[in-house]
Amino acid sequence: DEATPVTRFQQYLRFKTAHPNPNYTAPVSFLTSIAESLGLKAQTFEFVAEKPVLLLTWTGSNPSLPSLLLNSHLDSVPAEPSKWIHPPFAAVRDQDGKIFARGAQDDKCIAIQYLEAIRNLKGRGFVPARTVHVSYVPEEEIGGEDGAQKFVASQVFDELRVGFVLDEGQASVNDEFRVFYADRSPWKVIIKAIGQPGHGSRMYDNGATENLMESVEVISRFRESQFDVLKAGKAPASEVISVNPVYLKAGIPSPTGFVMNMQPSEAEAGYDVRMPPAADPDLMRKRIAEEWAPAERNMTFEIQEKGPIRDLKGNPLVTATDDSNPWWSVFKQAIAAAGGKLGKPEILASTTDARFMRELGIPALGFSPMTNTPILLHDHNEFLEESVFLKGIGVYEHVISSLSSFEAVNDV
Ligand SMILES: CSCC[C@H](NC=O)C(=O)O
Ligand SMILES: [Zn+2]
Ligand SMILES: [Zn+2]
Repeated sequence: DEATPVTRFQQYLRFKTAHPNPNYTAPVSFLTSIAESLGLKAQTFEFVAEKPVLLLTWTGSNPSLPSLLLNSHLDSVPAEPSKWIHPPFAAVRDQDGKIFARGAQDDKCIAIQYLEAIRNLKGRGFVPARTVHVSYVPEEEIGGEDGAQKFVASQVFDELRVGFVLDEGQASVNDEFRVFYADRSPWKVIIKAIGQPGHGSRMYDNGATENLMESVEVISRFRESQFDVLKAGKAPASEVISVNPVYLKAGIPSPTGFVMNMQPSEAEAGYDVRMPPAADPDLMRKRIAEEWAPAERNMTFEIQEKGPIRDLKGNPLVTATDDSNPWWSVFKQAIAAAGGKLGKPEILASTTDARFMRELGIPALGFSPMTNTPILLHDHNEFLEESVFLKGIGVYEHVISSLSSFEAVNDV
């Protein structure tokens, strides 16, 4: 059987790239061999051992122009096979043309679409003016510290002189493509209580679990206040501060569960907090210290702020989506030329590697060309319809040819 864009997509989907043990070697060699067959230069870097970054290069006719970078990540979140209708790494194509796999939307589709678009452009004899780079990075799903963050900090990256980045976006449930100009910043917030231990029958103040529960209530009220803004339709989900409890830890373990007649001396809770670019981080830190984990209630806290929240000039990590950004105008026109409708630019509710490029002041948009598709990233039964996948290739042909050939931007 002859390989096609869809069979190459399926092959790529079959690599077991799920955390906590993603296989990076096999997909990197697979992509490298496709790249070489297309005449692209392929280089692999290990900024961290065994966490390769694959960089493909299509040299432009005027390589002095700032380059275009098309990024995607190699890794995937885990999947629970028993809860899927098809095995998550089999890439089964059903009778309707739906291709089921962990990573089908997030984000192995774009990884292959970039290459298929380049294949088609090359087939038509198109030559880009600026150099086009395609990067495949590890570790995005766990925060990118050993992936994009190291890549972007490297001399290799500096020498690419990247002018503009496209990275992953999210599926659209209607016929408008979605585009993202910022991400929310992820904070992991851990609050801990200590308190008087004692017999389970005694009523006293300041027990650890009691202290923690009071904070849990305070946090829930803040969560409600943010959720109410959404529910009232006053802001989209990605523009409020999200707060979600992700674990609770308390109690004294026993062989049959927990000791029931002892009040523990320690208790803790973990929260996933996402900060939109307009939120004030100092205010949030103060709220956590004074209201969520007050020392008077024997509470301590830990905030792990993951990744940058401001660029090198101190500005929020936001890419302009107006005429001040020539890349934006060209991108927008390319979508129209591809026959697509573009929705209002959005902030992404979650987090991608684009923030590391934005930190350097490089404009970066999140874009995955999937319309009329349910949002299934990180969900069971993640799939992408073959027709949507194929249409996306055509969209990228327009996007890559336009962004790589306009010459208005010539200094980085
Ligand atoms: C702590 S950074 C984690 C990055 C991750 N990215 C995709 O889901 C996310 O949770 O948004
Ligand atoms: Zn992703
Ligand atoms: Zn993801």
